[in-house]
Amino acid sequence: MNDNTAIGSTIGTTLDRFIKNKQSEFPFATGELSQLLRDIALAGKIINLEISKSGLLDIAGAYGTTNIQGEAQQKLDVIANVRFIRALKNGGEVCAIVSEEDDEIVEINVDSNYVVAMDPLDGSSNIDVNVSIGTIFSIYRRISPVGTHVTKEDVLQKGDQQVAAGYILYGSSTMLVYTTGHGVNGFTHEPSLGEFVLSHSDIKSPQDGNIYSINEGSYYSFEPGVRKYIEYCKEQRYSARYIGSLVSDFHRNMFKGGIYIYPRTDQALNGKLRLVYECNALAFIAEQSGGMATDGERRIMEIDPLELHQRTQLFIGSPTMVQKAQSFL
Ligand SMILES: O=P(O)(O)OC[C@H]1O[C@](O)(COP(=O)(O)O)[C@@H](O)[C@@H]1O
Ligand SMILES: [Mg+2]
Ligand SMILES: [Mg+2]
Repeated sequence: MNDNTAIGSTIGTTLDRFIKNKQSEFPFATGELSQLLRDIALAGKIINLEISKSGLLDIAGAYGTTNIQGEAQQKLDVIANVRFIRALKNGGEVCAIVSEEDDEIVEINVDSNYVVAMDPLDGSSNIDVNVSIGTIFSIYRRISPVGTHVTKEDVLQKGDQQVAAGYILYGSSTMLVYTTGHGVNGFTHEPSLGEFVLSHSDIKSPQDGNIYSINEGSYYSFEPGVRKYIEYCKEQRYSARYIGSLVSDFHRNMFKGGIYIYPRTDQALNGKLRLVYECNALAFIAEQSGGMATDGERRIMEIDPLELHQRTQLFIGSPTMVQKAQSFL
C-alpha cells in the first residue's frame, strides 16, 4: 500500500458518502455541485460497462463522421458523448456542455448553474486495442444570469475559474479522480457494489521523477529545445513511457513521478491537445497534487481561451521535470 492509500477507511467511504461529507464542510453549499459530480460518476459507470464489453458488442471502429478537428469519430467517442449529455441533462444541474465531439456549445437547461467542458473519450486511438482510455471533465459556474441563454463568456473561462475537474480512467481498474480545489482524491469502481469507493486520498505527485512521456515518432518535427530535453532524458537514463492516452500517461506520472509533453509540431503548430476540455482539467489536478502544468511558458490555467476547440502545447507533471524541460526551450 502506498502513502496515497487511505488506510482503514477504503471500503467504507463510497463516493456518495465522501461528497456528502465534503458538502457539509461548506455551509452555503446548495448540493448542486455534489449532484453534478454524482451525475458524472453515473455516466462513467455506464460507459465503463460499454467499454468493458466493447470487444463483444458492435461498437468497435469508426462511426463514419468527423468532428470539428477533422478527426474520424470512433463509435465509442459518439456513444460516450451521448451517454454523458443524457446523464447531465437528466441530472438537471448543467446549463451547457462543451464537448470534443460537438462543434458548438450544447445548451442544456438555462435555469441551471453549471457549465461542463468534457472529452467524453480520451485516447481514441486505443479504443479498439484494449489499452486504457479515459474521460476528462471541467466544471465552471456560469457567469450570465440563470434563466438566460448561455453565452461564449460562460464557457470560455480560464482554468483558474474551474470549481471542479477530474477524469475517469478505464484501465485495469476503473478510477474516478477529481478535485474541487481542496486536494485530489481517487475512487476505484467496485463492480460488485457498483460503487466508486475511496482508494487514494489526498494524492500527492512526487516533485521529481524519471519517466518521460512524449510521442518520439514526431521527433524531427519538434523544436530544438524539445529535442534537447529528450536527449537530456536519455542521458539521465530516464524511462520512456507513452501509452497514447493522455489520461493514462498523466495518471501514471502523477503517482510515479514523470513528465508528459505534447509540444507543437509542424503538423500541429499550436500542439494537439485542447485547452478547454483536456488541458485545464488535468492542470487543476496536477497543481492540486503538487505538480505543474504549462504551455512551455505560462501556467495552463491562466491562458485565456478564445475558441471552444483551441489547442495548446502541454508540459505537465512533476515540477522539477517541467521546469527542467522549460529550461531547454
Ligand atoms: O497519437 P499522438 O499524436 O501521440 O496523440 C496521442 C494523444 O492524442 C489523444 O488521443 C487526444 O485525445 P482524444 O483521443 O480525446 O482525441 C490523447 O489522449 C493522446 O495523448
Ligand atoms: Mg482527448
Ligand atoms: Mg476524445
